[in-house]
Amino acid sequence: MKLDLKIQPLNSWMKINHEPLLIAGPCSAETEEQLLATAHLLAKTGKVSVLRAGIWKPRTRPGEFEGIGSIGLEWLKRAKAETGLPTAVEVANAKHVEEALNAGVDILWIGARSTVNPFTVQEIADALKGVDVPVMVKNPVNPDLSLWIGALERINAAGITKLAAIHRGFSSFEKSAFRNEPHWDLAISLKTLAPELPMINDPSHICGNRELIPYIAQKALDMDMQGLMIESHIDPSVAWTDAKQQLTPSALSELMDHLTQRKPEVKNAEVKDKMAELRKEIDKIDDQIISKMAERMAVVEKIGAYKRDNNVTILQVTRWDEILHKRTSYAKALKLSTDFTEKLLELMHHESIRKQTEIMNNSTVAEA
Ligand SMILES: C=C(O[C@@H]1C=C(C(=O)O)C=C[C@H]1O)C(=O)O
Repeated sequence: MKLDLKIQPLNSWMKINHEPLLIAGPCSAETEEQLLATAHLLAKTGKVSVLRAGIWKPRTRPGEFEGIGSIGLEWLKRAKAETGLPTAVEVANAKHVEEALNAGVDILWIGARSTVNPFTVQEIADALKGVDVPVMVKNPVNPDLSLWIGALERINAAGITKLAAIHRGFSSFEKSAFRNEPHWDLAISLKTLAPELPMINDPSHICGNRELIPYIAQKALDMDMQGLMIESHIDPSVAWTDAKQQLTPSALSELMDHLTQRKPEVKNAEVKDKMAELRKEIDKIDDQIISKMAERMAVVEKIGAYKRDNNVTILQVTRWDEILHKRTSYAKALKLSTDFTEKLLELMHHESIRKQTEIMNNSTVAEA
């Protein structure tokens, strides 16, 4: 099922100066000098299409720098006038929306800590009614696709059709190399449900450190995302927020030079033919997998009926353990990853148990 969003194509409302689309700027506007100097260097690279800056910063704990506030909007106005770059800021309530719009900010975005709260998103949506401004919605802090979709729907229902999603990664209890787990599966699900919705990747917040940014930025482009939002500061070592993940404008420019932009559509006829041939092979194998799965489930149904008629439990841990071991070592020998095999088997086991539960609860005696 597809989402029912009314969306204008990205290139109808965003002037893209250089491919891929790059939204860049400091995590926080700190001083007028810092913002203007960064903006000028970014504009000079010729690779930036939008200048971003945090004006109001949602911080985890009190006592940290919470953003420069409204005065920063004046600096942004000046940066825009001097560089010609449109501007983008995060808004977290109706007052932010009003102030940002009054200051002529071109694009608003909703942060992860706001997307998580439908009350906040609705307050922002209500403040946007009757306004024609592009809005980008970051994924919620926690890996919950429905919250992300819900926020996009609320903003869209307020009449905002210049809409985009921002993939900035998700909090996790697990120790990880990333500040926020990418969970590409969730971003891919959203792209599948709303193919017309532009998606921007935010490697800065996924990585939390400069070193990982090139890997995530390239992966985002390979996942057919429409652009990147990357934090850039004239001198990251003295940044008031997110010092470890910001890049200097020249490091950012170099990063962009090293990214490979790939297109989803294939133009070369020979490549197209070869891909069609391989896809035919994949189609055939997929049909075989599905029909084998159906065969397996038919046997599972028979076992289920025997268990019901002979009072045997559905779950058989020893048998399942044996299957897990045998299949994963066989799969490993065939160069399949253990993680993939375990997930596949787990899914199959759940379905097998669901089928047998259905049969267990059905009083009809099994056919011989
Ligand atoms: C099919 C059975 O029931 C359950 C499902 C299994 C399966 O799908 O292979 C294995 C063990 C049981 O937990 C069985 O007991 O063999």
